Amino acid sequence: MIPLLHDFAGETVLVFGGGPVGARKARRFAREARVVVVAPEFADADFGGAERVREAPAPDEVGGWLDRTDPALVVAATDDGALNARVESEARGRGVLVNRTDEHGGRDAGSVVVPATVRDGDVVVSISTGGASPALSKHLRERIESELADAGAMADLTGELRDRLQREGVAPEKRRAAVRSVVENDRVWKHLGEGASKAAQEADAVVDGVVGDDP
Ligand SMILES: C[C@@]1(CC(=O)O)c2cc3[nH]c(cc4nc(cc5[nH]c(cc(n2)[C@H]1CCC(=O)O)[C@@](C)(CC(=O)O)[C@@H]5CCC(=O)O)C(CC(=O)O)=C4CCC(=O)O)c(CCC(=O)O)c3CC(=O)O
Ligand SMILES: NC(=O)C1=CN([C@@H]2O[C@H](COP(=O)(O)OP(=O)(O)OC[C@H]3O[C@@H](n4cnc5c(N)ncnc54)[C@H](O)[C@@H]3O)[C@@H](O)[C@H]2O)C=CC1
Repeated sequence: MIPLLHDFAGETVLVFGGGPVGARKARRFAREARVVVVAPEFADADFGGAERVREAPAPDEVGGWLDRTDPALVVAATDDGALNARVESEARGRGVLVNRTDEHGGRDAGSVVVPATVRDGDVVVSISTGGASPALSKHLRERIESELADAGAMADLTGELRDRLQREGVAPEKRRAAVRSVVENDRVWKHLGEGASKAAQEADAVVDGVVGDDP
């Protein structure tokens, strides 16, 4: 499996199952997508503002749910293996992405795995163990969380910097060297934690040292 980032803005994600797992997946996708969760009962959990529909579809009703909601991704998170299998086959028949939460191997085209994810602003790191050990993914996620502190602010700062250097017509080689010097600079990182403007000043000094007056 190869990790890719998928933009779910404007898309629908359909979740079957309202237990802790359905709730976790609903929260994950609700930050971008419209999420609909179908289940006969819902755990006392945060569903991220997802729409909840209290029903227990039989296997032959699953296709109708896909047709009515037209999802980009379906999550099979019930405790009924036969229902989850039907969710998978109906999704596959329609070319819709599917996440089976009750399996970890034997994947086919269109199968997606939800990785453990750390975010800081626009920076995102995701961890998967190829389905072998979700507990390890979670543990590693907790370990690297602190590593990402201020990475979002660094992405903002250097994003603006590379736009400015491009506008000013600085040669590509020098742009590359300047941006690399900023992301590797400990003083810039230190100031990011204290406020964006001091960090930007420090970054400007680093850039001047690399680019000089000569474009
Ligand atoms: C294949 C996958 C499919 C998918 O869901 O996409 C899958 C499948 C299964 N998980 C199971 C169990 C657990 N899952 C977790 C936790 C997480 N599981 C997540 C993803 C994935 N889980 C995908 C693979 C990811 C990878 O490649 O590593 C995370 C990372 C993302 C998320 O869900 O948000 C999230 C951590 C989020 C975070 O904290 O950052 C814990 C830990 C806990 O609960 O404390 C346990 C108990 C401990 C254990 O068993 O390891 C079982 C057995 C069920 C049973 O025995 O009945 C199956 C089914 C099977 O393995 O057959
Ligand atoms: N991928 C993952 O991260 C993990 C996956 N699992 C797997 O995910 C499954 C769900 O886990 P939990 O949420 O803890 O289980 P749970 O038993 O708490 O919840 C199951 C949910 O499915 C609903 N349901 C049952 N029949 C349904 C139907 N016909 N249509 C719609 N909803 C229906 C139930 O009402 C309930 O809301 C487990 O069976 C297990 O195999 C378990 C732990 C982690």
